[in-house]
Amino acid sequence: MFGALVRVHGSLRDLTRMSKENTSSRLPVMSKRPLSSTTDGEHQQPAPKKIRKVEMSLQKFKPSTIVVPPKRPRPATATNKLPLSRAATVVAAPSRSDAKKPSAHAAAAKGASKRPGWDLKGKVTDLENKIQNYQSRLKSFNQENEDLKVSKAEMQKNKTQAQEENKHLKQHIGDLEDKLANLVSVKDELEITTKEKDGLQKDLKKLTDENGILVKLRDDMTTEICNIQSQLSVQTSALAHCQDELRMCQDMVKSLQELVARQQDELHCGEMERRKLHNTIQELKGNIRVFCRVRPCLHNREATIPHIQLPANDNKAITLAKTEESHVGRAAETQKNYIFHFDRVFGPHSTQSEVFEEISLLVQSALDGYNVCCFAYGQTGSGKTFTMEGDDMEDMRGVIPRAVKQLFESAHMLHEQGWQYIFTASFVEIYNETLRDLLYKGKPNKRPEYEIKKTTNNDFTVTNLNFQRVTTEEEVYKLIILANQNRSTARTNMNDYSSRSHSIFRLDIEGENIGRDTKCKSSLCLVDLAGSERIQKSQSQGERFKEMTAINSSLTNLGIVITALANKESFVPYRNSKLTYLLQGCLGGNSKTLMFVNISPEEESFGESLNSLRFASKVNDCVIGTATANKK
Ligand SMILES: Nc1ncnc2c1ncn2[C@@H]1O[C@H](COP(=O)(O)OP(=O)(O)OP(=O)(O)O)[C@@H](O)[C@H]1O
Repeated sequence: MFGALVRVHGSLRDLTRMSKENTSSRLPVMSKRPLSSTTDGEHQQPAPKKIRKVEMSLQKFKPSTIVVPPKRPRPATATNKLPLSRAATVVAAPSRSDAKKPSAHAAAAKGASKRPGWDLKGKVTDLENKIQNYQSRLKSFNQENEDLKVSKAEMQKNKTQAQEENKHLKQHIGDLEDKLANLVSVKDELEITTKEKDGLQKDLKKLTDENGILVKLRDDMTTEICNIQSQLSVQTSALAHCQDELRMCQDMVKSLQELVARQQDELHCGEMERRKLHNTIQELKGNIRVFCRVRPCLHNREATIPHIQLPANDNKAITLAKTEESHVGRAAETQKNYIFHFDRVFGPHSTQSEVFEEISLLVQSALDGYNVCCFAYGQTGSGKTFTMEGDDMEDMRGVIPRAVKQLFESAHMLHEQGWQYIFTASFVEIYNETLRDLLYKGKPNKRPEYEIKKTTNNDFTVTNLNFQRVTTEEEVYKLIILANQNRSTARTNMNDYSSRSHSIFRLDIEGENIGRDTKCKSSLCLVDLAGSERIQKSQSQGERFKEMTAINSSLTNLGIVITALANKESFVPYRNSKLTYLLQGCLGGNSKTLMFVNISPEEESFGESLNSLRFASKVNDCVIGTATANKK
């Protein structure tokens, strides 16, 4: 439509130009003044409503920061710009609805139609007016279009700003949501913290209460500490005094220690000297000595023993006196005396302690490092076991318990001088030329075989034997009891509890003085020989006869060995019997030997007693090698 108008406008301009050229004088002069608003009043009426709508719709999206365009239309410029309201009116003009409405052109046309046909000039004027009107409207449209463009640009700008702001707002909202979430979590934490706080407050209360108690306790303690400190200061001064005294005592102890050390040296020298002298005395007494002991009459202790005479002033002689009938008559009865001399003779009233007193010097030698052997020889029932072991009663104790007691006591005393001793006991018997362990505790049928073996240091030992470490006398007594239970005894005509075997108690002694770097090693053998007996007298039969034969055989061999030693024979038949083989070291070697010859007081034992005394006398004449101490 606008194109048609332009075309019309073009044709009208041509027509005007033509009419100007031709009829300019007749045409009325057209005012160039723009149309007043009233001319288009009816077309412009709806426009403000639309503008308001647009403004309202714009305002809906209008950000707070956007500058609101002026509502009132701006005054038209020299270039004939229309206000926005007018522009809206112009924009609304081309709409279909508006087209149906009666327009200004139609009115002009109506006016023109009213002109008479000849009024061409008027018609041209009308047309020119129309054209001008259209032009002004076109200008107005253009202006309005421009304004709209500016407005659109502003709106676009506003929109962009709004979008930007929206974006910022969204971002802000996001931030706020994040903050809100944080706040929610903080709130949760706060709740937890609150609960914890409540718990802590309870704890705090509890602790506060406890603290109150502790504070009270502390106050009490502080008071006590004050008391103790005051006591301490007193004690400190006392301590200082004591320390002074202690220093003095230490000095004294030091000097005493030096004195003790000197005295210990002297004591050690004295001890070694004593051992040397003791040994010299023992050697002078003879390395094999014989003591004779006469048993009292068992059933009548007060009974006299006419055939055994013990000189009152000589405790080393014994006389066996026998009255023999003369072949020529009763008056010619003669008395035959058999006089024997030994190292010591003990009468029937001698006590166990008197007997031991003489042996104790030998026992001391064992502790000094010399081998010592003591054996009891005599007919059955003469008191050998009594002499060696004795009874349970204290004053009836024999050589073995007394020797052990002395050894332990002496070892204890020597401990103060730096000596340490180890005692090992063994108990063996020779029964029917068979070795048996008297300390065996196993089943009888499980007894091992025992054999005599020579050791590297020319000593003799028995294989498979029990060796018991002993430290007290009681331990040794228990071993003696065990040995007695195991020992072969039998009731014989001569003795209710006759020992049917030789028993050998051996105590190995090892001493060491670490400070002096001195060692000694020795053994103490205490032998209770089986009793010799005459076959006819004992009337032994069967097993007893066999035992007696073995006993007599081994004792005979003992006699042979002692005779060979006495005669200084080159060959000594030690191996003839287990007894001599086992006692080889004691009889002919490096040992101090003591033999008890026990005599029965009964007259009917005269022959046996004589034999025993003869045997003992032979031993007494025997000179065995000089014993040397086993020292390192
Ligand atoms: N000196 C003594 N004083 C008192 N009683 C003694 C004395 N000597 C021995 N007896 C007693 O004489 C008895 C026989 O002594 P014992 O058993 O010691 O002899 P034995 O020589 O060992 O005999 P066997 O060789 O047969 O074993 C025992 O009852 C013992 O108590």
